[in-house]
Amino acid sequence: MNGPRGSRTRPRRASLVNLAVLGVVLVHTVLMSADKCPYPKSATRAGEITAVQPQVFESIPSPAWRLPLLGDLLTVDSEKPIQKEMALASKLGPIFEWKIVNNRVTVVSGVDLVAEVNNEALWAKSVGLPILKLRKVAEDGLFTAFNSEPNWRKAHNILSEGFSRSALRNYHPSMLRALGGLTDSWDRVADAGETIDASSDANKLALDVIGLAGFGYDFASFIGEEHPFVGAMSRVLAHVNSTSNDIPFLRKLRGNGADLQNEKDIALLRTVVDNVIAERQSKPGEHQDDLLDLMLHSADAETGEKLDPVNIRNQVFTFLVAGNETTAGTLAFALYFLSRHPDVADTARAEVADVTAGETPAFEDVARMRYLRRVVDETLRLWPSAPGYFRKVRTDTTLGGRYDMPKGSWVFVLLPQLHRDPVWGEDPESFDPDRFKPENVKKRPAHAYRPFGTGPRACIGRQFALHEAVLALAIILQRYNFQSDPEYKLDIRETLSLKPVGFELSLQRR
Ligand code: HEM
Repeated sequence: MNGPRGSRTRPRRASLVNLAVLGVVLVHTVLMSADKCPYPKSATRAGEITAVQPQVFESIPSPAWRLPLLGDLLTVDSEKPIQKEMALASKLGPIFEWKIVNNRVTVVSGVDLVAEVNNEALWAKSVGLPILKLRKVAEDGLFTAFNSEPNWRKAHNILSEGFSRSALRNYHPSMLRALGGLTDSWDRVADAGETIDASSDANKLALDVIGLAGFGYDFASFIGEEHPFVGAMSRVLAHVNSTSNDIPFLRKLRGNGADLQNEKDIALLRTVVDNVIAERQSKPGEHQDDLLDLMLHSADAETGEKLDPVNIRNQVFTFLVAGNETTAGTLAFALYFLSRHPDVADTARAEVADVTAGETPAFEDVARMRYLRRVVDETLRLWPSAPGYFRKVRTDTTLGGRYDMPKGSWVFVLLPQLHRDPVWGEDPESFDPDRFKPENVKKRPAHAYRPFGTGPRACIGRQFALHEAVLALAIILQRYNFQSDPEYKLDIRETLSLKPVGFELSLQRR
């Protein structure tokens, strides 16, 4: 009996083995070309801490079914890597490791470990692979710059002024103007009894806000066709995301159509950015208190130097992307939670009425809407639209008292999971803005909540984003009742940032 069964199965096994070997050889061949490695590596340049592969991680938990040579390759989800990592962290705990062929990715999400890697004396920002890929477009812009690049400090010094409270006050009218575009459009939708796509409209609004407030440029996203910048940017980010997480030889098999489209998209983005700068330069006598004026005319107090033209282009692109995607995702998630929690929406609406007495919110009103701000904070807890950041160790150390981290080792901080750490209580999935009442915040460790990153490389646009989000929600709550389809199940798209997809709202004017 054994004979015939054995003779039937042996050839099939042999061909499976051959296939596996072929796969391994292919993967190795493609991975050996350094810039095509699909898994985050920290970049290296002169003066930067040299990135190394951690030596021995035997004690760090890892996914089941690790294969020889390929490691955890089959566990990767290139479409939804963050949600996959959340599922793994739920199973494996506050630290786990992926091993993809020869590359290891250490994912950290427990509050104590995150507090350690946020310690600037020992750790620093790392330019992980997705950020490295974005450098193709943004080069040494603030977000993608290496810590050691002189242009980072120069631009940081010059542009910090653009995010002071007085600068924010100047942006308030531009934010209101952009919101006027949204309400004109939503009025028409409400009158027609139609629905809006929350993520798409949040993106339009955020682009108009950063365009007008930062650069005096009107993308007029709610009028006529979508500005081509939006589609191109979204595809470029999706390309960064997918090429950072998929498997190069499979990508090769799919052909280079996506790469060609990516090149076209990058060219379009550059043209738009150049137009934004050219439009301002065509009016030399005209000064505006915005980011572009700082970029064009201010000098760094430390060095006396101004930004060079190439760096200005990189910064404009950086701000159009960083100032758009993340805030838009946050707004769309907040609308989702408000539509699912009518009691929260009612409380927020009552606060807006109380603070504004039915008028358009003034600049000072925004800081007074404490409950609405807590709605935004809680939204950013559950679905931080920038879902993580990379950290690299400055010197040999031991993480959590257990795991060897030789100098240059790096980790990824997985924010949505940090924001579900046991310190958040028994039901971290529930949406509860009261978690952010001052007395509750005081009870939690500071590093339990980091939606804007950490240290000197944390988000420079934090106050801008929070002001914009609270103002937009206040105006929306003042003007509309809105509902989502009870059948809708939250579906989150990952393109470096997170946003809900297919999420529609019906509106009634109040
Ligand atoms: C809710 C909205 C936002 C979220 C969740 C967010 C989140 C973040 C995070 C986590 C980082 C750190 C990344 C790292 O360590 O690698 C960051 C950096 C940055 N963000 Fe934001 N951001 C938001 C809105 C904005 C806005 C509105 C702007 C500009 C107007 C902006 C500009 C930047 C820039 C330029 C950096 C790089 C800073 C540096 O390295 O010096 N962000 N952001």
